[in-house]
Amino acid sequence: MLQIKDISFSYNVNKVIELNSLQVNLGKTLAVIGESGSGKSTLLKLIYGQYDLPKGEIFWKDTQILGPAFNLVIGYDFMKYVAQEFELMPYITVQETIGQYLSSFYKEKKQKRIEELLKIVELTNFSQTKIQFLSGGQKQRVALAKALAKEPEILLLDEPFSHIDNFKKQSLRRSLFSYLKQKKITSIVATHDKDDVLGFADNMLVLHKGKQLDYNTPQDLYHNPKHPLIASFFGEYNIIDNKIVYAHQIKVIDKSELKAKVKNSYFKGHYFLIEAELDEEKIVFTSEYKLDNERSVNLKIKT
Ligand SMILES: Nc1ncnc2c1ncn2[C@@H]1O[C@H](COP(=O)(O)OP(=O)(O)OP(=O)(O)O)[C@@H](O)[C@H]1O
Repeated sequence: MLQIKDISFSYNVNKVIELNSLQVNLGKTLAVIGESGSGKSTLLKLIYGQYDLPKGEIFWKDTQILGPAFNLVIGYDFMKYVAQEFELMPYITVQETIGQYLSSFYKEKKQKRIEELLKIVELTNFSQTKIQFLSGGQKQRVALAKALAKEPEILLLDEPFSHIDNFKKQSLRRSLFSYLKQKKITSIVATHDKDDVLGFADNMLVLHKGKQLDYNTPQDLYHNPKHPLIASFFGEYNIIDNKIVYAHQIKVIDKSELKAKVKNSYFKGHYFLIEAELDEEKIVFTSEYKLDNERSVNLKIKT
């Protein structure tokens, strides 16, 4: 398992990461969420061994992860890291890139492995294309396949689908995470996107200014968000009587004491997001139908 014990780290004067303890068991997926600048990437880099830790320890199984002061080459064979800015050589093909670190001794085995990886990232038709001719999203998929090539024990992913269009994202997510589960590869995913978490992550670490704001399963954090930051990750929400209420937890009914005036309706696909005024405060809720502006509605909160 991955174990983080009492670490703290800063680039200059300000502390960027301060975590007491964190554990990720074998084969599990941990999602790290938090606002921009909360320290998600820095945490991944510390786990990778990119920086020396002034305080605390990180272990993968029995191996202590050490930084550049102790290692001439950053990183360990059992761990791969796909950064936000992935660097690929432009003049070689997708196939050559993915196979870069695979042994050429057993040619057939190598080819089979490359084909398997191309299938996972849905790039089979691009195997002979040079990297320079790929889109940003396609390059990101090549970087993922390259990181998986030698089957790491632990995979660190920083916004792994950020360059990939929605059309591809859904199926790619499913095929990547089911591959990781099947191979029992432990993964840590830094993300802004709830769809990277729901249905895939076993646990979630919420970072705020480098510290743990919460840690739990996605289900628990979704149903009991203790902080607006957590609710905002999952969707539109209101604070009513000091409680967090998601937009979908408010419904229009025939009669109630809770009366609001509709200000705007936004088409969201299978529902409308309605902006309204309740006691001179703005609230948001969902409705199956578009509601006319200035219409008065009776609301019920279903928590
Ligand atoms: N190389 C660096 N030198 C100095 N400060 C840095 C460096 N990298 C990051 N920081 C600072 O550390 C803090 C955490 O940055 P980090 O990139 O870890 O956040 P993040 O949560 O991953 O953000 P994002 O979601 O925008 O990627 C930020 O205040 C950032 O400005």
